[in-house]
Amino acid sequence: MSSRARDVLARTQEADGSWKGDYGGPLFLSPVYVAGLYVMGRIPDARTRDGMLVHLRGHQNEDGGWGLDVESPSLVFTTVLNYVALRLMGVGADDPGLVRAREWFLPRGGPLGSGSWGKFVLALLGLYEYDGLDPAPPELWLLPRALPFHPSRLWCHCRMVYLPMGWLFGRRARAVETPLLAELRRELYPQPYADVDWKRARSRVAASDAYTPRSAWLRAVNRVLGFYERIHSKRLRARALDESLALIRAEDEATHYICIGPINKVLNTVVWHLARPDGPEVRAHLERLPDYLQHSPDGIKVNGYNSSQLWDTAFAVQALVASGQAEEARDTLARAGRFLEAEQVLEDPPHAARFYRHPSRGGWPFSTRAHGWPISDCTAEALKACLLLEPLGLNHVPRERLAQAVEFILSLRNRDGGWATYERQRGPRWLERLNPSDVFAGIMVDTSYVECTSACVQALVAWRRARPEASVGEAIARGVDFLRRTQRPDGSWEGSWGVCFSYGTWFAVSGLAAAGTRTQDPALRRAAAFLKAQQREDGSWSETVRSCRERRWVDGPTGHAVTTSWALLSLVATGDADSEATRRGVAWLRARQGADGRWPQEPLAGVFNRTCAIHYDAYLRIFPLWALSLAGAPERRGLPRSAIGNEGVEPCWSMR
Ligand SMILES: CC(C)=CCC[C@@H](C)[C@H]1CC[C@@]2(C)[C@@H]3CC[C@H]4C(C)(C)[C@@H](O)CC[C@@]45C[C@@]35CC[C@]12C
Repeated sequence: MSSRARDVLARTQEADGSWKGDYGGPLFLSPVYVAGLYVMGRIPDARTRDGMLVHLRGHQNEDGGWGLDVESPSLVFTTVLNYVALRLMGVGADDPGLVRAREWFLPRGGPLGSGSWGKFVLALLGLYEYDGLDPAPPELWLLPRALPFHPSRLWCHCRMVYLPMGWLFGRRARAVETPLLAELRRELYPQPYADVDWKRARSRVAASDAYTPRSAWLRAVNRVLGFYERIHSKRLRARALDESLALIRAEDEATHYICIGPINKVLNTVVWHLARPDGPEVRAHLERLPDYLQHSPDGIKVNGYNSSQLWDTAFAVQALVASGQAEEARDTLARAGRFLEAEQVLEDPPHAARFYRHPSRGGWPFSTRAHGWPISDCTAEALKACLLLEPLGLNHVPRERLAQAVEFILSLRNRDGGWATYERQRGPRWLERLNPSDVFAGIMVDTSYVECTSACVQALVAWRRARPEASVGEAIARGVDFLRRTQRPDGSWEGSWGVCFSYGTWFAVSGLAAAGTRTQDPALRRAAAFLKAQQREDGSWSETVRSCRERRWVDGPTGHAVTTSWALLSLVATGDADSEATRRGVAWLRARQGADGRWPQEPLAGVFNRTCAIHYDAYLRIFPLWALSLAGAPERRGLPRSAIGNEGVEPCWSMR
């Protein structure tokens, strides 16, 4: 069983030692890409266009709209943007799919009902007026850095999207008019374009798009900014645009023009197209645009990142080592070890403090070194993987660089004892009330997450085991404390980057167990009871992205191999490996495996900002193997879990 799963994993490894696959799912990325190209007077090449058409047509919902992701109900934001993208790629307005789309979005106000990012992209295309946008003045970057709402305090993904948006807003950037754009202005709105009340349009959002309601605070801020916009000084605006451009340049250079994500990648490219048409920056950007394109059986799409390679590779190593077949997988592990070595970030971003960057030396990113933005938990999982490879003689990362990774992790500790994603928490939690996105939650502040905290705790425990002289005890203890504090009364933990309570709980109990928490500990007992209560009749577990949106466990219609694996790995960590629940879960997982060693495709297991699902291509090859290795093979677990003592003692389920 697990040897077939191991072979599948080995066979799907890339030549560079990584696992690389589809990181699609969101349906707002491709249309932003197409729109950005159009603003620059370009369209995708014929092959990309055809692939994108397949993808977008294939994911139109029954009702005629498009969801935030390939599984979500329709939103105006994504429906209007995908409609426009199809039109810009040559599909006629009389196309039956587009007729159905109009029937869906026109009664909802067309662009007027869209979440704010959709309105912004349409404004760039000249399909919406800037007067209908809430202001995003670039002058905010000139405010004193110490202010709690200075943009540098925003979560890096959010600030990197609003940075070029501010520049484009400040310039009222708009595509050159074409006959097609004039047609679109007639198609998109239920009323004549000239009759739209743009001031009123600012605050209008269709119910489908209003996940995060606009708070009274946000409305007040928008009024103040609106007033400023009317009286702003041209000189100050010019300074603010210069400052924004300097920050954009710093982001581009630090990421080798990949950028932190696909949205700021496109927006930064458009900025340079307007700031220095045909300049070297535009060329450098265009060269790296394909990094985001994914060719998959369901067409061509824009990935959510420039890949999830590092993350998947770190997990694949851990699963293979846990399988007890490290010798059989030696070549695979050796290649993976070399990939981990090659992708560690070895330098800080140039002038890090000037450009509001946290030092990055020693960290690992989610994708590749060139991306340049290391993350706490990616560093932790990569470090864990390297330390597992060490006794096998397959770790290629020198000692001092492993120590730098630990330094990087320690440098990211938050005051609450936990870890956030890319940076220490910079802004107060109340900034979240100013979230203007409508469709996402939790985008404003990088706060501590259970996943990041657990991964860092586990890595520090592994580090101390390998280097007993390391002084990381306090960080571990405070991390454990954070994990304990964030357990919900029902015994679960809410995940933020995977679906959802099964994911969060797996991380939390793994962190607690790694730190030596006894199996009788009430936190672990409550977690086990929670998971057992969610198990289905057939022995599986199933959880859908609605769990994240509704913040309560929501089952899917059938069991999921990935959810079941997280639940089983959790039960091993809580000391329930020999329970009836584990036995039934293992039986279900085994029965579900195909003759080819794979598990059938299932709903998306990744998520971000509580609303948008995202596909982790390798999870179905990694987690069932890992879970069967630990939960399905008692001899792999070593000592009975109850024999484990307190913090710092090697937990029985960690494999050498
Ligand atoms: C700015 C917005 C709202 C949209 C753009 C999408 C990005 C925010 C997200 C797309 C990929 C994410 C989810 C990215 C992926 C890896 C995770 C993680 C698994 C390492 C996690 O543990 C920590 C957070 C992640 C970095 C992620 C953040 C959000 C995305 C970039």
